[in-house]
Amino acid sequence: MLAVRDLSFAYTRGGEELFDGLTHEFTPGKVTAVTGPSGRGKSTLLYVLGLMLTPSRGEVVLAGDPVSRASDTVRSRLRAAQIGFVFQDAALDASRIVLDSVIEPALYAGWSPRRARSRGRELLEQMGVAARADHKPGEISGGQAQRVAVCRALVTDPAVVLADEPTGNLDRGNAEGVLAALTRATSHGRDEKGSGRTVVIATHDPFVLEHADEVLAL
Ligand SMILES: Nc1ncnc2c1ncn2[C@@H]1O[C@H](COP(=O)(O)OP(=O)(O)OP(=O)(O)O)[C@@H](O)[C@H]1O
Repeated sequence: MLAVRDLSFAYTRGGEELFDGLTHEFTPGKVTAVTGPSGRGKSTLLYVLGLMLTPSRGEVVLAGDPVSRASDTVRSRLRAAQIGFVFQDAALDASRIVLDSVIEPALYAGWSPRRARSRGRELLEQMGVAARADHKPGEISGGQAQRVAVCRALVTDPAVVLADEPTGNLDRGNAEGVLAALTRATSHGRDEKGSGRTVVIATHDPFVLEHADEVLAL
């Protein structure tokens, strides 16, 4: 379970406060789209949920525990074990081949290279980009790069996936592919109580808003 309680965030002390004491529970097994006007803090909320930024007030609650103010080490560990992140514009490392970018979070989480590579290739296959596994990001299309970024976010089977404008700059066909992969991912680990993975997408894209299970408007 992922939730925020009484959340506010400011980039500078005394600076503009975002979120205004937001309390919200993100439903496991559902895609939640976070929307709102430019500058309202969609990307920032994802970074706070991803434990990369610390709120000025309130808390992020992950699996029942308040985690925003845990030590750097604990937050890094939680991120590696439980959170996958799709950065805006894919943000793949230009110097590495696609497969190496995809498996990096798994290696960081302590998987053996062999297991990580096998899982990475399986995901690239599912996303229709296996043929590009040994190419660098400069040699693949924008739509392929976004699919690769989704593979990277899913590689460790995290309980939570956060995606920042994952369909920005994509044509409809590629946007559909990326959204379908994120939607499919919600069913992962679903038990008899129907929980599943929590997926949160920051987006302006009307197509994503239309197809999300839930919408959180900032
Ligand atoms: N690193 C930073 N330092 C200071 N202020 C920042 C920083 N990053 C973002 N901001 C400010 O915080 C506010 C929220 O930015 P954010 O990128 O989260 O908004 P957004 O809703 O995702 O916007 P957009 O839809 O344009 O991507 C904006 O006013 C922005 O200028």
